Amino acid sequence: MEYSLLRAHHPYALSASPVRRKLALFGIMLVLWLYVLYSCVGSCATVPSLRADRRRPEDAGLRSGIGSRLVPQARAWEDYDQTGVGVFSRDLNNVKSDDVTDVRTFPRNVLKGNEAETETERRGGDAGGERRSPVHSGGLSTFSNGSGTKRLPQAIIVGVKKGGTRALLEFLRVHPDVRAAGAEPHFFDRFYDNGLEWYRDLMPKTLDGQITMEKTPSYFVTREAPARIYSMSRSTKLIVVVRDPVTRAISDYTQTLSKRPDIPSFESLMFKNRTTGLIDTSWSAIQIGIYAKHLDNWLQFFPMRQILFVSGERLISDPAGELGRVQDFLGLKRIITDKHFYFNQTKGFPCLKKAEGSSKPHCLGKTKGRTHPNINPAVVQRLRDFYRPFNMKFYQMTGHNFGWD
Ligand SMILES: Nc1ncnc2c1ncn2[C@@H]1O[C@H](COP(=O)(O)OS(=O)(=O)O)[C@@H](OP(=O)(O)O)[C@H]1O
Repeated sequence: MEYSLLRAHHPYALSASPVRRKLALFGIMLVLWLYVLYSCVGSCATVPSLRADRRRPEDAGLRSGIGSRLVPQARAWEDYDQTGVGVFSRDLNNVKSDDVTDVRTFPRNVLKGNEAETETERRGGDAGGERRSPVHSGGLSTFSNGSGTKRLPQAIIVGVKKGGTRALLEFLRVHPDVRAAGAEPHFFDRFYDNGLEWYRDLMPKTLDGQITMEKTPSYFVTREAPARIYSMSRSTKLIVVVRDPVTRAISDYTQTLSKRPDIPSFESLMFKNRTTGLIDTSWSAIQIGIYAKHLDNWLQFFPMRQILFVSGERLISDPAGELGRVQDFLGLKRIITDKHFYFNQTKGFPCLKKAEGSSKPHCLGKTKGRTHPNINPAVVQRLRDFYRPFNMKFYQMTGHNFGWD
């Protein structure tokens, strides 16, 4: 016992002791641990800049520093309806589009048989379920594994609901330099708090030179969307498929009717007061079609040259022509031409001779191109009269007459 104590206190004896070895090991581990901690802080510091501000997403990057100087503040839209109403939307449809708008909220078996025309669905991939943030899957901001890299979209189809947005995206993805998220991400209207890394993770992988795209038609009428997209990238290209607002409203109503057959008639929803003919602009089916008002919101952030308006009508009558314009706008080689389309008599719409990644002809599903209910012509005329001044304003703003009047 005495001997061992003596050994322990002798410096040379100590150097050879297991205690000393353990101390040395502990020291090395401490240094390593501090190093790892230091590196992590360095990496993590880059994450907030890639993610949206979760506290006040609508303010992210816009109210301070350079952001506040660069970003113009949104102006209020001048009175645009007969009543001054229109700020709040009586949203029978919940402004949802027909596509699988939020696959994350549906179990996969519910999607089966539905028109789950998403890339991931067709390929049997997993578009649903709780998405893990790439930060937690160890990726931080790098996503380059396998073939390509997940990137934030450089171009977004922001609207309009029932305009023909699915047709445009399906046609565009035939282009070898376009890759698109299948389902509607709804990031800039519903899931903004999830952050940009979450959004990026929804995107397909792209190779250098390929364009990443998505479509969510409700962005066009979401007040915060322009500022949020601007804060992601001020060079984002925006595409809006517009359609005669009267037909669009009826199409919107038809969609709701197909899901809830017990809703009141179009006429009774459209009028605030049937006798005076006052139109209820708080009904989302009506409000979405006041394009000039929504566009004004986008123009507070993006110049007109960064927004392309696609005619929903021409997308049906001359898909190759419209696709030519879109390819030019996106800086793509004109690869999609009239050779890619045929008119399907049964469907009554143009279809693809070969869908992307397939050798088979492809038409859009049965929720696209529904038969609309008959609406009293006098009611339709009243709606036409209502939209006319807004259409004129829209033609003036875009420098293009869409021929709806
Ligand atoms: N090629 C082709 N095939 C089928 N349908 C076509 C096509 N091109 C445009 N359309 C029109 O697209 C309308 C649906 O628009 P969206 O895809 O934007 O709807 S949604 O907002 O995503 O629900 C849909 O509206 P409805 O006819 O009222 O159903 C179609 O008229």
